[in-house]
Amino acid sequence: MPVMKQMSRTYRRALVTGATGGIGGALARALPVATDLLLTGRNAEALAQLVQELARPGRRVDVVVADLGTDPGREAVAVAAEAFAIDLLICNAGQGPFGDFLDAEEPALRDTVSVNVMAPLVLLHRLLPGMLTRAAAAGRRAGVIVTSSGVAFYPVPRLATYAASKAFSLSLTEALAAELDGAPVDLLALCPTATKSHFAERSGYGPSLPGAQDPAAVARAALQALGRQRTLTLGPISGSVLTVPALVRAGMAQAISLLVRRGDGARSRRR
Ligand SMILES: NC(=O)C1=CN([C@@H]2O[C@H](COP(=O)(O)OP(=O)(O)OC[C@H]3O[C@@H](n4cnc5c(N)ncnc54)[C@H](OP(=O)(O)O)[C@@H]3O)[C@@H](O)[C@H]2O)C=CC1
Ligand SMILES: N[C@@H](C=O)C(=O)O
Repeated sequence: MPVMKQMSRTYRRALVTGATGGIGGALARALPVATDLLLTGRNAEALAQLVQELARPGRRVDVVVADLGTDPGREAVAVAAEAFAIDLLICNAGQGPFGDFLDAEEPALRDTVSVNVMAPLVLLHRLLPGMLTRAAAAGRRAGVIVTSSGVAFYPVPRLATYAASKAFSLSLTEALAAELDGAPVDLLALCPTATKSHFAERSGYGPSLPGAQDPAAVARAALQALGRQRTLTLGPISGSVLTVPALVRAGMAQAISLLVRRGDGARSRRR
């Protein structure tokens, strides 16, 4: 795996959720050795293997075995990440059942929302304040990558709950990027389409997704895009088709943010 050379900046300590999966593992492997890692997932054995693979002299590689679908799991990861003093937050864990909505077991749908919606929401709300404070004090910039999906841009029958959850994470990340414009943080909504990982099998779709791309390429592109753009769409089709709506959405977020700030100013002058 070539070491990342084109990142727009280096980070000292990164939290990677979903590190035991295809894209999360690729992100952890693509980060420079200078970046300490806090890796999380439910699979303790896979986390231990990652520590073996990624530990280097002078590099901290810690793990948190936690279920991000539960409040205690999200709390454990947030507390560990704050103690680790992260400056790069990669909200990547995700899951979702493939199939007709009415045939799905309700707990599986609840898990999808808990992991894909509640976990990024809680981790961003809990960890960004400390990240911003530390970045400002150090004269550096923090970074956030939220792994959404190409399907965040359109509804997907038979992946209805999953795609809706990805629309949430895309919209939240785009809005936060505009809201935090001027703050010492860069945010990236990562929107790949089919990528080689365990996702297809776990979702019940099948052994793999048609035309699935290399997770290492997704990881390298994401780390290269962070700090240079706010949304990255990746994939044989989405790479071009979704680029335009992604730019339109980011522009709308920025324009709305400016209008709201101007409205705030007018309201405060009237008080
Ligand atoms: N593969 C694809 O085609 C695409 C994937 N994505 C997104 O990429 C991200 C990574 O998925 P990908 O690598 O493909 O899939 P994998 O199934 O390979 O990895 C999923 C990761 O999420 C973690 N995870 C799932 N549920 C939980 C949970 N309840 N608590 C803690 N961790 C959990 C898994 O950890 P563990 O098993 O250890 O619990 C694993 O590390 C996801 O957000 C997915 O939605 C987006 C577009 C395309
Ligand atoms: N995980 C994939 C399902 O199709 C995707 O998000 O594209």
